Amino acid sequence: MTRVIAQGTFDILHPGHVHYLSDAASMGDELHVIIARSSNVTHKQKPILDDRQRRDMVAALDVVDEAHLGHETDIFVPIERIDPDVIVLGYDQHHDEADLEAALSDRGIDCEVARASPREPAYDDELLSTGRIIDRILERRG
Ligand SMILES: Cc1cc2nc3c(=O)[nH]c(=O)nc-3n(C[C@H](O)[C@H](O)[C@H](O)COP(=O)(O)O)c2cc1C
Ligand SMILES: Nc1ncnc2c1ncn2[C@@H]1O[C@H](COP(=O)(O)OP(=O)(O)OP(=O)(O)O)[C@@H](O)[C@H]1O
Repeated sequence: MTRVIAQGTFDILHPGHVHYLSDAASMGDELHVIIARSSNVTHKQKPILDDRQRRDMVAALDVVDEAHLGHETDIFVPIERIDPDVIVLGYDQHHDEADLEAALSDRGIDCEVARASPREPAYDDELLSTGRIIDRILERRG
């Protein structure tokens, strides 16, 4: 049984998220997803949707076995609890694979780090970014 972790904000789901999670799921038998706490989203604007709502929507996807709210202060706590074989980073996530592997190994966690592929639009105007969906809402309804 191979356990895989994916993680992210997942604010307003779109096909890019489904692609990432399907790609991660294909790397093992059981997919666990860690949902970033709003308090820890500091590299971009805060999510629109509450932590629990983002977790519940991700948990409802077929490819996901379990969705977990992230820890408030220590990202390694959920990882230690889930005990994964692979952590899959999103194609554009700023985390460095080697740095993460070193930090995991310092904490005594033995697991690989892999990178998911991007999804390209399947048709004109398919929106594959939460930021772009929000821009569209503001443009059309703002
Ligand atoms: C392996 C890993 C575990 C993480 N665990 C948590 C966590 O427990 N709590 C949390 O708030 N953020 C956690 N994060 C951080 C968020 O997921 C991070 O902000 C993420 O890079 C957001 O990416 P996005 O902009 O692609 O959504 C974790 C990140 C990584 C790489
Ligand atoms: N088009 C896409 N193809 C593959 N993966 C994607 C795509 N869009 C988002 N993801 C992945 O989904 C995860 C969560 O992404 P996130 O919640 O930051 O959504 P986003 O649409 O990229 O947000 P924003 O537009 O605010 O940057 C990340 O790992 C990201 O790499």
